[in-house]
Amino acid sequence: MVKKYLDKISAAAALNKIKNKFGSLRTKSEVIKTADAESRVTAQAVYAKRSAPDFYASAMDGIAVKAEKTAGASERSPVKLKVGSEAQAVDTGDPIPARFNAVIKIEEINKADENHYLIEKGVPPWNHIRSIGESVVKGNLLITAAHKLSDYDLAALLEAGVTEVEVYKRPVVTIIPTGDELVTAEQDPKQGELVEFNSQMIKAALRKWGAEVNITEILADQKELIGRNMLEAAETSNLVIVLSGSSAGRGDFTIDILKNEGEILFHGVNVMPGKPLIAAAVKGIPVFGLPGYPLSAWIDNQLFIRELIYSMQADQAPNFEEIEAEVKRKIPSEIGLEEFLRVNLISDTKNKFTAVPLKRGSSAMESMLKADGILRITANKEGLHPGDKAPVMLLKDRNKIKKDLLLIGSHDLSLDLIKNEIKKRNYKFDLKLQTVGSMAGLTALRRNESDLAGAHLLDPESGEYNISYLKRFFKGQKLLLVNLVYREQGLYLKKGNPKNIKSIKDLTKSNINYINRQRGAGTRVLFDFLLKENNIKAEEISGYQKEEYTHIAAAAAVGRGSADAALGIRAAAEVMDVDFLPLEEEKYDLIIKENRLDDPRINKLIELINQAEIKTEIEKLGGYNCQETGKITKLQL
Ligand SMILES: Nc1nc2c(c(=O)[nH]1)N[C@H]1C(S)=C(S)[C@@H](COP(=O)(O)OP(=O)(O)OC[C@H]3O[C@@H](n4cnc5c(N)ncnc54)[C@H](O)[C@@H]3O)O[C@H]1N2
Ligand code: MOO
Repeated sequence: MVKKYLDKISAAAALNKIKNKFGSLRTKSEVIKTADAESRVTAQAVYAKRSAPDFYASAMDGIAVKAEKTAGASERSPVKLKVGSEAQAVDTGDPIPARFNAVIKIEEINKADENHYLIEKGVPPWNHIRSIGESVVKGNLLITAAHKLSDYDLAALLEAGVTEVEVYKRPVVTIIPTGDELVTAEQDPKQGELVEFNSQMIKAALRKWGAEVNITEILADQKELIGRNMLEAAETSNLVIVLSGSSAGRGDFTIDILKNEGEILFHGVNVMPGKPLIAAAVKGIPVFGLPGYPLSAWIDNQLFIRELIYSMQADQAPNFEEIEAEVKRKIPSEIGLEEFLRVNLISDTKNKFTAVPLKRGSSAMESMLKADGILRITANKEGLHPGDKAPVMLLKDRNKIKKDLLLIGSHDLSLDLIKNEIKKRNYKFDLKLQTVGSMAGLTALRRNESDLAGAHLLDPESGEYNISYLKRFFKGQKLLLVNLVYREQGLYLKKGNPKNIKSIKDLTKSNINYINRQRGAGTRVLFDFLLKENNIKAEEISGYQKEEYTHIAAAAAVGRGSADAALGIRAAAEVMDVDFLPLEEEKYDLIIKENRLDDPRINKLIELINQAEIKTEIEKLGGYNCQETGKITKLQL
């Protein structure tokens, strides 16, 4: 019989179990200075201890008078008031002497002489006088219990004489990172070691939600050691998180420990990433076992721990900001699993959002950095089809997302440089990059998933770049082709070229391992062209089937010795410090639909790449020629 991996329950059921068990837990209260209480939650109602102001105060700079004395005053027959007995200079906030009951602004009075003011307009009683308790009134309920204190709450409390408040303590959370393979970020990971960073990610989130967080040392995968630390943490914390080892592998002890020491609420949820979550109660304290993969841990923390951190402080977690977005391609998903996919978003002129999926995988951090949101595919769906809509949890401001430009296409280092310049210059938009290869870029542009594409596709027949592909992809349409760069393509070789590779032909030698680029990448197309030109068959190249997705990754593979050669641009060879054997100069273009020419962001981008300063910076990367950078060709296909 096949061993069942996990006994998973739905996200909603999991959240219910957590709420039922721990929803009424509160931290103890403490009395702290009001001045330090911003964003803390009150444990008791707060009443004003004094009124403010507690005297009649002038609301303006001017003179205090008795209103009745000014009755009937006009320009023609001004009233004359004697300084001292009938009028007295006051500034804003000054107490009003008891004999007066109104203030006249300084700009509304004249002086008749040293001892007299001239009043040309009568004022009613209490004119420009702040009454007693105008701001806060002694004895009034200012703030209820279970209220999160804002900046102006603090101001009102201090004004009302409340210098200390009773608030819920911040929940203390202890995070226990575990794993034999883990080292701290400051250490240099050796072969087989990985950097431990989940604890810091989870800590940062918990602190934002109001918790105080301790992280223990990284513990080895030893049952007794982890068990002891977990029990100790349960004594001193309001919540404990054991990092990784939540699954059911050989070194995964969390479940056994929690079974022995407490009560398991569930092990496994129908969400991906995040399946192997454990929730348990140890001595009445919630203990979670989070999965090791960072994005799994991130999702579980957001979905299942966040609300608890808020409720422990008698507070409510704010709603996630969600929008609905359309997808324009098929996205497979396993039925019975609620899937969370990182996506970029673009919005059209009608403000409708399109979601474009980024790389999947629970440990792909860079795709998280690029994401605008997390698309949710509910458990009852076997994926999405073009035209389907799905909810997207936003990671950025909705209005910001609407302004950004999304480029999908081939990777080039000059794009990173341009993206960075746009940010540094504080333009009103960001340039978002999805580097998936030239062909995938054209497909995305055709589906209206992007604002522009980037491609360097050689037509082996004509020797021309991009045009013949565009004719195929965009027949009958009008496009703009904007040259980005010409760049050198060549072979990445180990430093010193120990295998003495001098040409494409040398790649067929039996001791040479090549690493290719993914299907649809312009560099792959160029490689196939070079093979054909040299009468070499793909089967003759050992490693032809192995793929990397970017120039940098290909150069890195050669650098660390997992391949002897790879084709790519010179700039990446310089970044990864490998040798470079130049073979070709190729053209990299940006492709934009013609109707976007009046889009100010597109214009700004073209204007930017036309600047001499930018061209110089690009050429400094090595292997670039910017002679035609920014040149626009209009195409009717
Ligand atoms: N036979 C099966 N194996 C696995 C399945 C499955 O369905 N069948 N599911 C996979 C899924 S999904 C997940 S998620 C992981 C969760 O496993 P663990 O919680 O036991 O985590 P580890 O195996 O210890 O680590 C996974 C991975 O993450 C790295 N890691 C761990 N802790 C940290 C940390 N604190 N900071 C950064 N990175 C961390 C760790 O080094 C591993 O590379 O199980 C799959 N297995
Ligand atoms: O559940 Mo795992 O968390 O899919 O990556």
